[in-house]
Amino acid sequence: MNTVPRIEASRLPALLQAMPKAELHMHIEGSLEPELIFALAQRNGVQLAYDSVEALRAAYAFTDLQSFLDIYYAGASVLLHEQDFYDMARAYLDRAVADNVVHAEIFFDPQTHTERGVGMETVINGLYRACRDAQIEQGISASLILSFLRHLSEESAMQTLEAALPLRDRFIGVGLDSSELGNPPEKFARVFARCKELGLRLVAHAGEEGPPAYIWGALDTLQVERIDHGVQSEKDERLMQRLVREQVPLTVCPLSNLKLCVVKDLAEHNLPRLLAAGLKVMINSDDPAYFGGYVNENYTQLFAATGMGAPEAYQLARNSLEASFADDAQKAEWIARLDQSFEQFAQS
Ligand SMILES: Nc1ncnc2[nH]cnc12
Ligand SMILES: [Zn+2]
Repeated sequence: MNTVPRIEASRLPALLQAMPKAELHMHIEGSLEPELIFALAQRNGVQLAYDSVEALRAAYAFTDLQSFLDIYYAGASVLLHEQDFYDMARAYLDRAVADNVVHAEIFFDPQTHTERGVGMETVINGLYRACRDAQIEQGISASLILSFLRHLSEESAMQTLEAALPLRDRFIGVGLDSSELGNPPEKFARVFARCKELGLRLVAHAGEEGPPAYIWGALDTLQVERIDHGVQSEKDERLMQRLVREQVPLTVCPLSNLKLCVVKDLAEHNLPRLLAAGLKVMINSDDPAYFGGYVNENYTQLFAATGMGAPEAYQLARNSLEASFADDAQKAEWIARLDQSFEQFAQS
């Protein structure tokens, strides 16, 4: 699209909702709503530390990444059977369809479950079946990315990879998440090298709370193709120039940054500046059940707070589709649909 049509500010929320988009950074365990946590706890006879949905929700007052992760791992303890993983992923995919997400690349954290004695095949098969059924029944495309927990050892990551390899055709790549500070990318150099040899797609969380050096490390040592978060890149001008030159996608998560106190106020979020500087950024929900909204809520709240308009909306949606690991023909089809949605909006 050469010129994005002018669209009145009052119609922006409807445009943000209607435009087709990809979501490339969300953790499926972070989509567990308190209601589903309680329903699964009851179904599986798991005792929770909170006695009601309201009490659990009230505990979602985070001061930093670690304060969130402690509650997030506790919430995931209700997942025991293949059907639990299936139900969780179908619930997310339903919400994604409602937000006009045409393609989702979904992180899952196998170590959170295998450490509790849940089988790798239980996790992957439940999630995979949900993705396949959602594709058939709702037309959404969805793929899985296995994410290593960086607070655990590289040996544990390597064992996790080996345990997942019999199901290699059910996930497209690997990522790196959990506590960032003190766990630099270099800790996982060997396991990422092995994943690259295996032809897996590579991404890593970097520069969420951690310094620009972690983004350099993810690019140079781990050889990742996308950076998850990356909002700290602004502290390093030379890194910014590289990210622009190489068009490295940054999967930014505004409400996550707000709730984990990475930014004080959405109005101060640096995504508009990163976008204007030519970085390939887009908007994602990270852990929507914990941070106050799914992907469209992230778009709507950030646009309301920063005054971005239709041209930025188009670029962000387009970046999300282009930065996905889908094939080029599929991406071209989605981008044509995106163009059409803007044209229809301008005419109506
Ligand atoms: N925002 C985040 N950062 C690191 N690890 C995570 N796991 C789930 N959400 C995460
Ligand atoms: Zn994340």
